[in-house]
Amino acid sequence: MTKEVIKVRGGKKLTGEVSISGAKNSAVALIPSSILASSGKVVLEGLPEISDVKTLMSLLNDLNIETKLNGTTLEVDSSNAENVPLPNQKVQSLRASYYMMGALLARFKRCVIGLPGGCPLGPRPIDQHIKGFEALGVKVTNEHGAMYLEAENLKGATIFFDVVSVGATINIMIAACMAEGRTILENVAKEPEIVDVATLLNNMGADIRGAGTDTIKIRGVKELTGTRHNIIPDRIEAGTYMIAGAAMGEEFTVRNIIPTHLESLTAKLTEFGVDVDIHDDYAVISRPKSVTPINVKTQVYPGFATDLQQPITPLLFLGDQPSKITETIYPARFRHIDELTRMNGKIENNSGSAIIYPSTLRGADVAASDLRAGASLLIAGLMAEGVTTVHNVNHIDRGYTDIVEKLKAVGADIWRETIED
Ligand SMILES: CC(=O)N[C@H]1[C@@H](OP(=O)(O)OP(=O)(O)OC[C@H]2O[C@@H](n3ccc(=O)[nH]c3=O)[C@H](O)[C@@H]2O)O[C@H](CO)[C@@H](O)[C@@H]1O
Ligand SMILES: C=C(OP(=O)(O)O)C(=O)O
Repeated sequence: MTKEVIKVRGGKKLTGEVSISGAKNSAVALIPSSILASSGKVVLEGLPEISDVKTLMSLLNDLNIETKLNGTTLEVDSSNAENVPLPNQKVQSLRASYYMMGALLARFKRCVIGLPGGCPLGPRPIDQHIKGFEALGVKVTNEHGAMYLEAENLKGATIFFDVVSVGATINIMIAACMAEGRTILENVAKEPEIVDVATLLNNMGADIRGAGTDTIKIRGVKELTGTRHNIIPDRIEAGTYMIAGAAMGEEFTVRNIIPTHLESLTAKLTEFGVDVDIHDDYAVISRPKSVTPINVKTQVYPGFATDLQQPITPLLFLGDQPSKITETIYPARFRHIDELTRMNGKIENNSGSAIIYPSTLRGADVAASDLRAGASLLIAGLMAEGVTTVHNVNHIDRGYTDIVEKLKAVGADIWRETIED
């Protein structure tokens, strides 16, 4: 058996420009949303080239939905969609398969689907999704691992979420588009991807107001149709490259960003001593001459994104004082720490927080436990003396378009290799 690894020889400066692709966490909700168009094509432009997009296309094909991908543009024709139970293996290979529930409920008022997978970050319940569906009149049962969701009719309701959840907000917003009457969602998440999905759905004919605030109001409509939509840039991919630039950059430019989506990261990088020059849709970053230790605490948007917590960890080895990370969204999201320790990183893991001590990283064989752990190890590899070999690259390919090619183009010594397993 063979497998692919990514190898990186550290110590090279990053210079030149990298361009950010479309947002993974938008794409994975926009694609299921296209199921709601009973006529006309939904054309999604600027999609990231990642395996999560391919898996969702394949799930759509299982529902007799036609998909045509041309570069980064996807055409979806859902006019002949058929509601069949979805195969478990595909559903479990990503988190966002949970959006098939909201989309199929809106279109067919029923669906049969397994529980979603995604990055192992500790417990990732979907109780708030189920609470929302039940409030809309859906009967939810779990039989031998398959979720059965069915309703006579979806009826608008007022739902106050117990937890601020990106997935539950989007899922119930999708389902409520075609519910009878008015739905009010309170205590919702405000991430930019939620606004992007609401924009697509509104352009398809939905009536959604308030996305991006903590209350969303939806008036149900009878029908949604095709439209064209240009996806927002990926703020987590952008943040990953900005952190790589903070570690190893010299006038390193990150293009195609929306700077307001990155304010909490920019503020932390600046506080750490990094030279970040923000322009309309790009940022120029150089490695700091001296650093001040920082405290990073993950929070819901617009706070510091949990998805950037793992990537920023290796940066904090720079300097001569320890920094601290507190993870409030997924307190167990620290599986990158053991691997960074293999690279000579000194970190104390105190359930829910980590102290990162000044360290000189050295190349080692390490394994990505999840997507952003993979990004974290690649950044560590860029900083380290010698060669780092990152295993389990399938996690990285779920969420980063051409990461090896993009880094190589800005000066990194990085390559993929097929090795014996
Ligand atoms: C595909 C996608 O968009 N994934 C993102 C999404 O994941 P995901 O949608 O799974 O994350 P949520 O925002 O739902 O989770 C936030 C918190 O709420 C909890 N929770 C969530 C739902 C629920 O029904 N019950 C519950 O208790 C979770 O365990 C977690 O502690 O938002 C996360 C938080 O920004 C990001 O890390 C992921 O990259
Ligand atoms: C946790 C993530 O993804 P997912 O929710 O798709 O597992 C992520 O993008 O960092």
